[in-house]
Amino acid sequence: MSFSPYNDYWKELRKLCARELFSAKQIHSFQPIKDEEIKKVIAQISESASLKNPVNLTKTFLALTVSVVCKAAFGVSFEGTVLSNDRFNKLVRDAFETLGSFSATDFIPHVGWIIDQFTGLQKMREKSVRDLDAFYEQLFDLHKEGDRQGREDFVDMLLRFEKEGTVVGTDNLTRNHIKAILMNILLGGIDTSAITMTWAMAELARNPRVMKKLQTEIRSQIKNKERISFDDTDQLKYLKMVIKETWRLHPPTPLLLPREVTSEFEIGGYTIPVKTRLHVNVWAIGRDPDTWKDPEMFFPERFMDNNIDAKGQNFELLSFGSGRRICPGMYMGTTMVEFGLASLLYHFDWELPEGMVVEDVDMEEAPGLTVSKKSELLLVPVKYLDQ
Ligand code: HEM
Repeated sequence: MSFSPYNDYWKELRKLCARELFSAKQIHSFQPIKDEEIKKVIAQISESASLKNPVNLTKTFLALTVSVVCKAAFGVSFEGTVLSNDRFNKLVRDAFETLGSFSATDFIPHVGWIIDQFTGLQKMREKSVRDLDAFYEQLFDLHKEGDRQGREDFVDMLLRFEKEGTVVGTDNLTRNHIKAILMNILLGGIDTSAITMTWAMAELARNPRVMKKLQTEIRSQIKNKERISFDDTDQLKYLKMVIKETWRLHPPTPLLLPREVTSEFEIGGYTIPVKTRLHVNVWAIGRDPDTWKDPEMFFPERFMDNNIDAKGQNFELLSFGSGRRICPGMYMGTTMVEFGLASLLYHFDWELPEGMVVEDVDMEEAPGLTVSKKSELLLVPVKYLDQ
């Protein structure tokens, strides 16, 4: 994937987004959106439970994160518009497939573009960018002055900055910059949380002991409360371990974002020249037997007696990356995943579809910039009656 240099302009933009979208205060203010969206999800799952029908959790988690991120970040709901959830999901999927796939242009100077033309990648990318552009334009139309009431959302704010000629770093904020910011949020924010929740549920389905222990923790914390709050999820220590263990084995972005070497250095006897493109293999680090005991085993208790977390300081667990490009949506993503999993595990027990045994849960990965579970996860919900 082509990437832009990380200059002062982007540094300032990151700061702006961190303040206006990713701060703990902002994220807590999105809680009513999450409550509303999870309510709909639970109602849908309850219906499946009463019919003993399996639920497609891959789709459920994606729809949940699409709704929450779009309402929180873009201030719009896509239901009932031309950008209905299904079309929107396809848009994001296509963008990931084409923008995240191997590009000869990036690796073979001067002639790589010919290969990309030949394989059709260039055409697919152009289509993806056109579709995304149409989406942003529609988003701007929905934000036209006077059309909307209520508080200023993130898109309103960016459009206001553009209009006021606000300078970020050294340049004015332009419409193209706004589109780039929205693209980052769209591609960085939606898939990653949904992928984490899907892998977590797949691992729980394969590990009934862990599922039971986790549900006992969640149910004794939530009891009969109508809503699951931040304070509740904050108390769920075992849930946090389950999520870390999921990220260790299934980091949603296994090679992080590419880096470019700015000054020559040596590592393991190799000299790495300037301008080399580097990928950090977080997936391999998470399964390294020199670091982790029984690395292939899903065992959340391994995090019980240590302070390893995924905030970029412990290099054994780099699911959000590290350094200057570390994921700015880390808190938003973590709270989303905690809330989604706690809600579904509180309200329902989960069984394998008839005829399936634990060994049948397919854990094959789909290749891409983000790595999701290849086959969709189907589990049968059973309503938890003690509520
Ligand atoms: C479980 C959830 C998430 C995971 C595992 C995750 C993971 C990552 C990773 C690994 C990177 C690259 C970091 C690096 O190379 O050092 C990244 C970047 C990024 N993430 Fe996340 N992310 C998550 C949620 C979110 C959310 C909710 C948002 C926003 C709504 C978001 C927005 C971004 C953006 C904008 C970048 C690019 C930052 C830059 O270019 O400097 N992420 N994320």
